[in-house]
Amino acid sequence: MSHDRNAGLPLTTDWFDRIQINRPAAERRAASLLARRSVKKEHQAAWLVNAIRCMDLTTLAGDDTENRVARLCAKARRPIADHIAEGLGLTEMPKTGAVCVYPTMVGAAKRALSNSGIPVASVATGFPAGLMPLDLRLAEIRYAVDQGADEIDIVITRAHVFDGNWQALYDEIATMREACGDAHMKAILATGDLVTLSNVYKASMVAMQAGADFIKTSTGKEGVNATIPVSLTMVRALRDYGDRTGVKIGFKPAGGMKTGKDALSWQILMKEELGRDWLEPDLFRFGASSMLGDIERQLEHYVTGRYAASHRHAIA
Ligand SMILES: O=C[C@H](O)COP(=O)(O)O
Repeated sequence: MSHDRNAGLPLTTDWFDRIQINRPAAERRAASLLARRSVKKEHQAAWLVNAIRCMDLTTLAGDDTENRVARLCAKARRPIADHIAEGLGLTEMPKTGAVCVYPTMVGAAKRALSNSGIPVASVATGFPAGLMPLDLRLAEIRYAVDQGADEIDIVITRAHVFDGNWQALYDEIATMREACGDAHMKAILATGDLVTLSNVYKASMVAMQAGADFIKTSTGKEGVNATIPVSLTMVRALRDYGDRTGVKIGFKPAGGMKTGKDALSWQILMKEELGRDWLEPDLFRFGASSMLGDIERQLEHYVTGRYAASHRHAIA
């Protein structure tokens, strides 16, 4: 990631404690945003390629192995078949934004991605629930960084949000940020657990004040993962933080996004709400384990006029 880190600032609750977000209004705004702004057909392929550049290609499963991670990394280096890249007239093969894995897989990912320029992101802090003693969560961050992780995706203690204990949430995230050292930190809010959009806004603001470089919706393991209304709420918090501080924070929707259509919807949201800077991998990432397959399918269709059998795009 090229832009400056977020240094954070002291906890400032009056930036958010009177905020009320109305869910029906957020849902209406989300729907109208997507209805009005369809992407022109001739531009769709370029937007889909851009989604690949902004993707944290992810595997976070109990049956992950070093072999699976190595295969995923090969896909990150060469996300689409040569004939598709050629058919699109690309002068070079696009790469994914990062590969995202569990801490014990960071070493394997680093080896498989050597000399590729693709960063390795590791989840940490007792992902996905985060219900471990703080010293163990911090030790997990240090382990992942020591293994070579370039980016750390932390999870927050949801109970601090339910209790409105913003100081505890701030302290936890600020300590995690310190443990990350030079690794960029993404703060996963697990929005599907947070009940209200007002909580989502407040937790977003606390995470940014505590020094998160990115705010991220979900682990992929909650009952509800990335949605457009939740993303809109987080992106508004991010914009408000930028207006007050001049600092640009990244956004990562994650979990449950599977299609090229999802890839377009979220990019429309970013462009309309924040502008083109948030269509670059230093400020925008998709967290997705299975979206690349459909994107490759759509691009193949764009190039050849037909869909390949789905087994040809089996990985990711
Ligand atoms: O951060 C990434 C998510 O865990 C991926 O979720 P997904 O498997 O639903 O795409």
